[in-house]
Amino acid sequence: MKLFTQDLIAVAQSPLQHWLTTLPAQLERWQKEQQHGELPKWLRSVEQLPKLEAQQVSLDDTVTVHNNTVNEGEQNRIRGLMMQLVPWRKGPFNLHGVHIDTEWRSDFKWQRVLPHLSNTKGDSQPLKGQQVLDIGCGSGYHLWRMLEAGAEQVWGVDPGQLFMAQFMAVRSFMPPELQARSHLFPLGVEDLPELKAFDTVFSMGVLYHRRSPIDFLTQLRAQLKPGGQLVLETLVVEGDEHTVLVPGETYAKMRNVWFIPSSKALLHWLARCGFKTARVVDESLTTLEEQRATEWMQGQSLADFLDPADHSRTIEGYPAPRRAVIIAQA
Ligand SMILES: Nc1ncnc2c1ncn2[C@@H]1O[C@H](C[S@+](CC[C@H]([NH3+])C(=O)[O-])CC(=O)[O-])[C@@H](O)[C@H]1O
Repeated sequence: MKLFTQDLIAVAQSPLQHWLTTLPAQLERWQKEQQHGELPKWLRSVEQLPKLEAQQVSLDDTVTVHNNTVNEGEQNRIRGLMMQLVPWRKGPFNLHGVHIDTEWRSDFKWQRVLPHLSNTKGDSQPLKGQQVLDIGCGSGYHLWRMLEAGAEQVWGVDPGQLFMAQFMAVRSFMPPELQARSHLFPLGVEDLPELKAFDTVFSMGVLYHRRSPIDFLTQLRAQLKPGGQLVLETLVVEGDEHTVLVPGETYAKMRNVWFIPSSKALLHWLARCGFKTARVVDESLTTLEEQRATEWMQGQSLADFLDPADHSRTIEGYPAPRRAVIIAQA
């Protein structure tokens, strides 16, 4: 439990205190029964990272921490230990001069989302003072961007334990004030009780992994305060409100893809789940600049998932990945 002690104290001091009725027991069970065999190794890499004061911090497109006295030996050590945590999918980060060029330029997604947050268009801090939840947060890249956008506390949940180790590695470089405001628990959306406590809930890139999208949307709504804001990002296809693609065994070589609705169908589902004023704020095709193999993710990436002769199709012949951002009120 030591792993989460500070985070649980933060829960106790936040408007999310009622989470403590389930969370500590869940984390304890997780630690006894569900730990990944490699997790101790990953966490050892995190512990061995040099402790350098964060003199400059920028939670901008490349999330950056810097200390003017860092030397080459320390940089090599950071690079080597961060390489123990590959594949790095969501970023980019620059940690004391070590640039982690992740598979995804997650900043592209944030640029599609940020201008549309809350009703205060043009406000550089649209999440000011908010309690923000990011369901399926991966390495936590967007959690840092949410802090930049003014969030008081950011809470990520993601069952991926390598991603949790990556988050802990990045957080270890942050100044204490930011460490105390950023949290990630190794849970799935299905592990969350109905907290009804967050001002904004993000869930980006998760809906198509869920077998039951209506249950998923209901679970998202149950996390929001009345009137709270949902930011949903997911794969979509072109079509009317009755269009939904349920692919065969794989979609773009991913095995766990279930429902890819049209944006119109998704708006309909959201209305059926009790969301108000749902609107599509962006719809774009994923480009080869946004998702590609790098030194930090040397496996296959989007270029390998598309039909080599026709990039408007996946290798299976489905429409190529197109993603929508939808904002709705609980
Ligand atoms: N049951 C679950 N509950 C919560 N998360 C889950 C679950 N199952 C899988 N995940 C997590 O959802 C994330 C999806 S990735 C989007 C990352 C980021 N949001 C992004 O928008 O860049 C997109 C993709 O891999 O296709 C992964 O980190 C999973 O571990």
